[in-house]
Amino acid sequence: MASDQLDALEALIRSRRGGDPDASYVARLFTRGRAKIAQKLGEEAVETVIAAVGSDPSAIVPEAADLVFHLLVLLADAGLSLDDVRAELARREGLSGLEEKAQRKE
Ligand SMILES: N=c1c2ncn([C@@H]3O[C@H](COP(=O)(O)OP(=O)(O)OP(=O)(O)O)[C@@H](O)[C@H]3O)c2ncn1[C@@H]1O[C@H](COP(=O)(O)O)[C@@H](O)[C@H]1O
Repeated sequence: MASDQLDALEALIRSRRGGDPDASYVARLFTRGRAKIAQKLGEEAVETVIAAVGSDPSAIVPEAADLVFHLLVLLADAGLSLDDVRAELARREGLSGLEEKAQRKE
């Protein structure tokens, strides 16, 4: 998914805040609150894991889309953005996960 597509989806999700929960799934999620959004994210993560251990790799794709979508809703609900995540990933650039783990143990 192109970065601008994710940015557009993020903007659309934000625009649903305060919207009609009967007309918009995202507005309904915002109305239901952070814990419900987090629960949905967890469910989508589990569904992604189930698809991942199945025999058809292509089954991962729709679950991954649900997962990313619900993550964007969670970030928006928390007043955070994809740019916050990008900044954190940029901060980690060049630092191997193995190296970082070793530093934690020091
Ligand atoms: N990308 C998505 C997207 N991915 C998944 N979903 C919805 O996420 C829900 C997840 O499925 P579930 O069966 O788990 O949901 P549920 O039946 O409501 O589950 P419960 O909460 O009742 O347990 C489904 O209703 C999907 O349609 C999405 N809903 C919306 N979008 C995007 O968000 C935009 C705004 O959506 P609305 O706010 O609904 O206009 C859309 O134009 C899309 O671009």
